[in-house]
Amino acid sequence: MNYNSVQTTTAVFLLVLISWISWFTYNAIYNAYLHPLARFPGPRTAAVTRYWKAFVECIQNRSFCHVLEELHKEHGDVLHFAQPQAYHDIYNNKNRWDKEWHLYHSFNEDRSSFGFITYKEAKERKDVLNKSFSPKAIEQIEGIITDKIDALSAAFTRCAATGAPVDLFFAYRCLTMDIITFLCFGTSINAIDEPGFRAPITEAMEASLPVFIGFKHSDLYKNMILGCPAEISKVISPATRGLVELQQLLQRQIKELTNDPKKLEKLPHEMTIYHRLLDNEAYANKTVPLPGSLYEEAQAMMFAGTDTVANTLMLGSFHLLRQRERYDRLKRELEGTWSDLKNPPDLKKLESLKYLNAVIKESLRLSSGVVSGLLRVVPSDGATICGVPVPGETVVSCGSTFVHYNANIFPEPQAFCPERWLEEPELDTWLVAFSKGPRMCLGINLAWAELRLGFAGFFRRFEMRLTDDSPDTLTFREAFLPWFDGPHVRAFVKPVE
Ligand code: HEM
Repeated sequence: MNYNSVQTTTAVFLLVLISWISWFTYNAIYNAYLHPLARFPGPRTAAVTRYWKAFVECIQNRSFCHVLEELHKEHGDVLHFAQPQAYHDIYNNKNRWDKEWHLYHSFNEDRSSFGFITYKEAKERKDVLNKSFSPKAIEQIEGIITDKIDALSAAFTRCAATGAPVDLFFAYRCLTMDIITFLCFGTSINAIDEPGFRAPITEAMEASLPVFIGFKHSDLYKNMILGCPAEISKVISPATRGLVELQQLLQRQIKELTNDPKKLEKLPHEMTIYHRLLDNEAYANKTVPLPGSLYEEAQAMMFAGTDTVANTLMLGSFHLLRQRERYDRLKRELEGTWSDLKNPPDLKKLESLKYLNAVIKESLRLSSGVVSGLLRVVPSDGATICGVPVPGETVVSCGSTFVHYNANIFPEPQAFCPERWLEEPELDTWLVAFSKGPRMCLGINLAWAELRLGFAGFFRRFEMRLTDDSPDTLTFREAFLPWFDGPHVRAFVKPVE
């Protein structure tokens, strides 16, 4: 390189640097003082750059929903909204607000019912899938759920015979994984049969939860991990090996089915998501989505339908086992309906059990489903949330924990108290674990069926006692879903005579 070209390169570099600094400074001043949102209270750094959130989550390693609690105390209730009414103002059937791109793009499921940003795209996909998740459809697959619950009960009985405690955290994850994979994909993973319920796939999902926190803030990081070939990924990240293997299996399955749709007939039942997704007639434009989109849908189902239900079962069991009176009350109600152990009641019957349903609601409240704020973009003509006018294009949310742990609605919010749902039926309005509005959970009927059959099955068939090394409280780190990274809930189980 001669002297002149070095000079030119240095000049270009300096010019780019100065332009970038000027651009950054202009934006920082504009965002902090001149932007329509500048009048809203909050940390100035948060107004200047969205990397402030990345700093809090990735460098300080803090749970954002817990940081928000502190910020609300200092700055008041907006722009993440802490007042429960905001939940209904944001997530309701009239609003067709987009999901926020950075958050939802981080899951790598952009072309799925969960990942579509716009209401229109999501509605088209959900219209196709709704038929598989309607109350009638769930009634038809009750047998699939009970088979898996029976399999886990058999595994509990085997543990009891050896005197080994059951790791309820892993056991329930294996159950929900087996249900979702068999139901949605017609694939038997048999996670339940893995020794100690340490199925590679559920352990891998656990390991991958915190990784998504980083993905949200850096596309580059996400593409580096997810973009590399599966075989290399398995070597450089052994913890997520099971997940990559399941992804490969689903990809192979989708390829086979799209190449030869007749193979659908070979699946063990007709309720897989592919039966709907590969049916031209199910679409307004009579066109089946691309294989990549089918794969993303499958992955969304797997993540949406496993930890959520398992956390609810785990959290409910944890509290019931620590509160003997409530444990006994549930048992008494179950024995009243289910006297002969060999003759279990069906879902319809379980729907009428008041205490069982109250236990489930309380478990949903405390586990809260998704604990991150479900970010939405206010449409261009603006909106009013909790009486506050909010300009168009603003990103807003109200996390479910701000509703579920609100002491005015749920006195002593940290206490597990199923009775509150029996005493005040109007509390149902404030159960938002499945969210509300057009982007609410697609799997709500399936989840309720798993929870009713699961709580009833395990608490009727077994006497359970927590091990001494089980935690005293359950704390989580926000990773979209709650990430329970402390000691696991474990219990000794004994089959009822
Ligand atoms: C206790 C169990 C469950 C809870 C608490 C729960 C909670 C939620 C929540 C809060 C959302 C909204 C997410 C958002 O707005 O970004 C959601 C969406 C979704 N859930 Fe669930 N879920 C559960 C079980 C399931 C199951 C079993 C499935 C079945 C596969 C499922 C499938 C989905 C799908 C596909 C969406 C995306 C809907 C959309 O964006 O329009 N969920 N769920």
